[in-house]
Amino acid sequence: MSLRLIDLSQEIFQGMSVFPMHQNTFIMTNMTHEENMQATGSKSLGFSARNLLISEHGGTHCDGVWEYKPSGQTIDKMPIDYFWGSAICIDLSHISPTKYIEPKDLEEALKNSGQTIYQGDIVLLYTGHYDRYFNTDKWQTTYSGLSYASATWLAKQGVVNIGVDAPAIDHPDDLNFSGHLVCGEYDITNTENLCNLDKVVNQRFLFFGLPLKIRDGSGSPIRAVALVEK
Ligand SMILES: N[C@@H](CC(=O)c1ccccc1NC=O)C(=O)O
Repeated sequence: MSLRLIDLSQEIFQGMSVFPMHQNTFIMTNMTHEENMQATGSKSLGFSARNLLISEHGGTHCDGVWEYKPSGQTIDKMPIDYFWGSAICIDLSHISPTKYIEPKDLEEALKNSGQTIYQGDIVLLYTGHYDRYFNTDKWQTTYSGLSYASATWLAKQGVVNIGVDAPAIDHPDDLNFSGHLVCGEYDITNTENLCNLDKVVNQRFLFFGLPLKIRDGSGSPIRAVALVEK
């Protein structure tokens, strides 16, 4: 079997767009090659590395339930199987950012995909937001999101990780943060700031978006990929 990786991750760099109220990303040089050679006295080789100051929710990342529910599990304690496994991506790109994603939209998108949701699946929502608004002033403000009913619909199908190509699974107007609220009710995870979902839409594939093993972490940046048959 011939396999191919599709990168679903955004780049990490100083100046990257970050969800409101989270830490902005700063990247500092710890030591240059020259400084290190001077420090060790080596005439042949020195190492250079940088220091990252980044939010646990910077760029493409997954959330531990503890982030928004103090009794929930932190990212290091959540089942690792929630972060990789069999996944599908469904097409919701026709839904206006002024609207919520509703259960009927999920049902229709699932039917159109020709796929089925199984217990333990990861479901990625292709909203088209990354393609339309990444690198614009609408990126952090103008996207669709799950209603309480549609998030519950996914959780009830046994979905363990809801991914999206937008800054959040919630609608930006939704002060109940319904997507997260439901993830907290079912103790499941969510993955935000994905990209390239157009390349996997309507397919079943293996998804990997493993968090760093951050002790007591509220979440973690990930390298999200889809493993597909060529
Ligand atoms: N996407 C956000 C989480 C988020 O949007 C959120 C989660 C729970 C309760 C409120 C939230 N948003 C706050 O503006 C994050 O990655 O931290």
